[in-house]
Amino acid sequence: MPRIALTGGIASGKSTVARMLEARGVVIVDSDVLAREVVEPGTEGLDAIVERFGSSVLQPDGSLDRARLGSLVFADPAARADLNAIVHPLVRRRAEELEAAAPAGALVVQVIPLLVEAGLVGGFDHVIVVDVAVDEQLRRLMSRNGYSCDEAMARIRAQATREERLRVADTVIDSSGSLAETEAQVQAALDRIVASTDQGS
Ligand SMILES: CC(C)(COP(=O)(O)OP(=O)(O)OC[C@H]1O[C@@H](n2cnc3c(N)ncnc32)[C@H](O)[C@@H]1O)[C@@H](O)C(=O)NCCC(=O)NCCS
Ligand SMILES: Nc1ncnc2c1ncn2[C@@H]1O[C@H](COP(=O)(O)OP(=O)(O)OP(=O)(O)O)[C@@H](O)[C@H]1O
Repeated sequence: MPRIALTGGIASGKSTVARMLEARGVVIVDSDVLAREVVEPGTEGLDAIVERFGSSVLQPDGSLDRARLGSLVFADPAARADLNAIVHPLVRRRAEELEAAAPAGALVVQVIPLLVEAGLVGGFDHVIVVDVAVDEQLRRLMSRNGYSCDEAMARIRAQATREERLRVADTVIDSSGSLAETEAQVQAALDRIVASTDQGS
């Protein structure tokens, strides 16, 4: 089976596309979900974060205060690099375990928001990029997450550019239209990938 990664900028529609793929029988391994699991209370991940950032990044119940840590790391590249160095190896390890545990013959897609930034492109046979213009990312972040324009831009700037992602894409899904239009592109992409897999086997 080809190793497939799905990436895209923040609020580009990665989770939406992943859900559409899942509904068509694809096994999804989502790094954003794993990045939450590896910092749950009692994990080595959360211990390392508290050691680096202090207990002010915890909520009263001992879980991670994501909004507080987010406002710290998206305002400070060095802090973000430290957080990435703690979380990314834990996420990669878990993602590889889950991919290896998928049923034989299943098509697995790994959702990796920071595929380009982390230099992981070479590990995959096929890269799907969910693409949207920066002004639409901004609109979604401000309306969906309630971020100010500055907060939204800080998150967009913490990532690779749209062009850098498009450069590594084997398949591009344009998520600027309706959900039905995105769904049609997802079906077409899956058909193409399955057809090329069948030819290769
Ligand atoms: C900073 C944190 C606590 C903020 O949590 P929050 O709930 O607000 O955001 P969430 O985790 O849902 O991420 C939403 C999106 O933000 C972007 N993002 C998250 N972390 C980063 C990062 N370190 N650099 C650039 N973009 C990032 C991604 O597009 C991601 O899809 C959290 O994002 C985090 O732990 N980040 C470090 C781990 C990471 O890199 N995760 C993303 C890929 S595995
Ligand atoms: N055509 C479309 N395709 C995908 N998402 C769309 C589309 N139109 C609007 N959206 C909206 O864009 C928003 C972002 O989608 P989603 O949460 O899937 O993005 P994401 O890339 O997973 O976000 P994050 O980077 O924050 O994890 C959602 O509110 C979604 O409904």
